[in-house]
Amino acid sequence: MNPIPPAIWLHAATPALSGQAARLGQRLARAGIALRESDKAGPVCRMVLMDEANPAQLAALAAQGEDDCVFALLCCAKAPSPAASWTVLAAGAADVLWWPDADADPAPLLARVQRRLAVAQLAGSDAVRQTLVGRSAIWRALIEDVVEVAAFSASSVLITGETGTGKDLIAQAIHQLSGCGGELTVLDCTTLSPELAGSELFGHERGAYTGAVGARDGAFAQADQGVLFLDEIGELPLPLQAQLLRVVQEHKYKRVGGNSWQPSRFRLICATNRELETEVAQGRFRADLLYRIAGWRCRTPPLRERRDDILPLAAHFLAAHAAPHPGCELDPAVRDYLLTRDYPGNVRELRQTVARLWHRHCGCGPITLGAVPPEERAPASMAAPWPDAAFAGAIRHALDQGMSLARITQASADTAIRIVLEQEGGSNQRAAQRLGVTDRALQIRRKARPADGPPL
Ligand SMILES: Nc1ncnc2c1ncn2[C@@H]1O[C@H](COP(=O)(O)OP(=O)(O)OP(=O)(O)O)[C@@H](O)[C@H]1O
Repeated sequence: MNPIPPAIWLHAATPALSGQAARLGQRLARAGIALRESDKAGPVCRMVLMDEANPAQLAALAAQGEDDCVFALLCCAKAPSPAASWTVLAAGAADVLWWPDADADPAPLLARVQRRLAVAQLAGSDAVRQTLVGRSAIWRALIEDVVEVAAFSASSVLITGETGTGKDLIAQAIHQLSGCGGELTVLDCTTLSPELAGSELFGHERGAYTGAVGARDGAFAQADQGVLFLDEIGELPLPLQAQLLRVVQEHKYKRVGGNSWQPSRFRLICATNRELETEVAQGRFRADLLYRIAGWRCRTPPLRERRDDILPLAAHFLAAHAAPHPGCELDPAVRDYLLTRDYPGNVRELRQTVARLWHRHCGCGPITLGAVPPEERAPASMAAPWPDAAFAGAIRHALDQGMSLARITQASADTAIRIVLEQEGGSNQRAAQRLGVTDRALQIRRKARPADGPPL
């Protein structure tokens, strides 16, 4: 990796803090770190000096934008309370540091900046962007997390998510980014039969059972010095789960029919589309195994939570088909069709949809609506019209009550926000994605509610 160029942008949340910001700038310069003169070019770490978590200073923090990493430096004599730190974090800070003295040693700050910029550089590299396609905020946040855990830790990783959301791709990326030099060994737990599972996992000695004419390595031996990916771990029968406990924790195992412990230095990645907590509660998955495999967890979002990625993904899949005909495009009506249809099979379904369009398309020029197979045309065209009679009735009722247009507009937006937040389990990020606004815009809107209004 290339050395990370200094890329720090300092901002004082209030004019009273500009002196402190200048002193910190000088301190950073003495440590060999030049500040960015412009905050526009390339990834940058923003540092916002604040002295209070009040709405004006939180807004100054939020205004730094959402594409870069923002550190909040709380320049106050007394350490901020945990509640204040959480509030600042919720306003969009990547971290909150107490910074009582502008002349303090900037080493802790610089370590964080170096890490964030290294992560941003890797996440923005061609290798990552061309494999893990997506530009939505929720996808970019996931990729940054994946890069950080893959390249800067040796933790086991549990990837959960619906079918076709990219769990397999993420596992491959973690292997590549981990730089371990060893192989990626993939074992699909749905294919393990109870009779042969021991041998598949641990290998066997010669003569261990009828038919074992020679000794054989299993997955844990093959994954030594590399990465072991246990796909569909939620399908593993309980007796096999028990057999994994020791090897996952102590990194040593016995071959079937063998007596000696064999070491294996592997990094473990597991994936499942099951909710493992529910499986544990229902007695189908061992809690002790769950805690061992979930050193770090990530969730690949379904395509409906990242609709901004539909067209970039479609272009990516089309480019793979249309390589001999570069520049092949989708007609606007086809783009609209792709944007409005449902994808229960997620990205895999989108990929197959694009393949079908490509196969039905002929000649030069853009792919047009005729390429949509007849049996797939209904969903977009049959979408219920909106606004409908029920909506008009609700508006009529509000007008009858003497509500102003401003009040009706605000109530409609607040209702939409409340419903989406409820559906998304309170996740601001996912709600913002569905509403088509930025995370920060939604946070600010939620905070700006009058004290006497219902909470959002
Ligand atoms: N972000 C992405 N960029 C490019 N291709 C993607 C992306 N996400 C998924 N895909 C493609 O979608 C298909 C399904 O992805 P993948 O096999 O990784 O999903 P999965 O979550 O492991 O599915 P399952 O649970 O069914 O095994 C693959 O062809 C993969 O290349």
